[in-house]
Amino acid sequence: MKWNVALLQMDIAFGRPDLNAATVRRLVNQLAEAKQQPDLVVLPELWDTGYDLTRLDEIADDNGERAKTLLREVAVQLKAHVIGGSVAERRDGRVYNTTFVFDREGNLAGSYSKAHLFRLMDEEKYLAAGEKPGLYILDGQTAGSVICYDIRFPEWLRVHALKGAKVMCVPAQWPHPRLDHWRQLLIARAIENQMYVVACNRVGEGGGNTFCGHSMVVNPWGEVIAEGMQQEEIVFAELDLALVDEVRGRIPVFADRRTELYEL
Ligand SMILES: NC(=O)CCC(=O)C(=O)O
Repeated sequence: MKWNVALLQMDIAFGRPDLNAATVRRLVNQLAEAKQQPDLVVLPELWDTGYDLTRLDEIADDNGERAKTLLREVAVQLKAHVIGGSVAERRDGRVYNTTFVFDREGNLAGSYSKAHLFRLMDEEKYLAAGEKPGLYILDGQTAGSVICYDIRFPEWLRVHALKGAKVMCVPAQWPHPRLDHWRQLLIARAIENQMYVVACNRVGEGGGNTFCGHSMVVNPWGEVIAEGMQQEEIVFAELDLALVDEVRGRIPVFADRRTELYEL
């Protein structure tokens, strides 16, 4: 199975869901006219509010309904699976940093709330952490997703790989001066789990940060097969899911794990 992926590397207006929804619609319309139709579309982290966490009372999305409406429309318009970046989802009196995933028919395929909250951007003060992995069956294949800071926790991505993920999507708002960390962590997660890593970062400025862009697609051999610059753009790549099995067959990392040594 081959998937064309498209990463919407966009700027995000601080605390302006209306403007950000318009940006998503504009990029999706651009994508609808592109030569290569995508099978999988990925948005960045907190694409509707940015990190305007002090105004979440006002702007958080109740049960993610605002985002779900837009993301379902995108899936149906493009006939593509949508890994909907993430939004500030108000649920049961708390606010989570949540990814909603829609399949190409517009059905909700699952959701994931960021498990590791990033203190350098005050997430732990305003957000609640998720507790479950993000795993979705799309076209009969298992894809996973985590969010931004989660990539610093190799155990967490390993859990997703062990549960069958062949493609790991990473919506992010990753700022300078840590571009090297971003690139190297994504490549390492792809090599060690022998899976595709499809990471969509934002560009622009907000909350005192300048965001790196450099959305990337890394194949299961650790090769960067697509990478954005630091500007608004749609980053395209083709995934060949058979390569995951081929690489796992070539170096049998999963069969060679010594789990009895890893207990603390
Ligand atoms: N939005 C985030 O989780 C940022 C994570 C980050 O910048 C890092 O260095 O980790």
